[in-house]
Amino acid sequence: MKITKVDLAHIAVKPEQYPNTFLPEIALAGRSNVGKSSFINKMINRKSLARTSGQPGKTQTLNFYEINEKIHFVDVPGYGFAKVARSVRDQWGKMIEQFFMEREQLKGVVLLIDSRHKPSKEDKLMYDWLIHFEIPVILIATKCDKIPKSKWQKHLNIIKDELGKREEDQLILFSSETGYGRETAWRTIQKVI
Ligand SMILES: Nc1nc2c(ncn2[C@@H]2O[C@H](COP(=O)(O)OP(=O)(O)OP(=O)(O)O)[C@@H](O)[C@H]2O)c(=O)[nH]1
Ligand SMILES: [Mg+2]
Repeated sequence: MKITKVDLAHIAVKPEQYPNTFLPEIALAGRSNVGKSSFINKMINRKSLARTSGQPGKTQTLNFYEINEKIHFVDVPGYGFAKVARSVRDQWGKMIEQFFMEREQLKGVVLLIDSRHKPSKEDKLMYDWLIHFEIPVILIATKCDKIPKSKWQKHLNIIKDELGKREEDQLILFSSETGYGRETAWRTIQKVI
């Protein structure tokens, strides 16, 4: 995928602030710190347009990135980060749920799982929730640069088994460091939109 133009086009916390366009949208989901913002940066070939951080809880709003005037990537806050006050987490949860459930332009969700670890309870809940609401899901196993290649298949199998992955859902190994998986991820996203 050749990237010719990207913009942080909109920031929203409620529906009135969603962009008023018909561009297809792909949202990110996953634990705090799993690499959602880094995934966007790698996909659009920009080092740091989406703000990233070693500290969980960096992304706090719905951030719409417009790519080639064709598609929006929507970055969202992560879940599972205990240091954010409960009330704030609840607000983020509501904001994301509302967007995922009500947004017509939303064509699919990229659910990121850390390739080094077993999916958490929350990862499983998120996966099941997306299936329940019939939202197409693409699974990305992030940070694969941190495990030796000889163990990749084993880690993928663990993720598959733990999630109870459906045959039709893609599971793609990815690294925002090396760009591994980028083309496969783009191909899969283009199929979904
Ligand atoms: N080695 C390696 N590090 C990564 C990769 N992806 C992300 N990171 C690092 O992981 C940390 C978190 O990345 P972010 O992209 O900010 O994570 P996030 O999911 O957006 O986090 P929140 O916004 O807090 O929900 C940063 O220090 C990144 O540099 C990867 O593929 N490989
Ligand atoms: Mg982020």
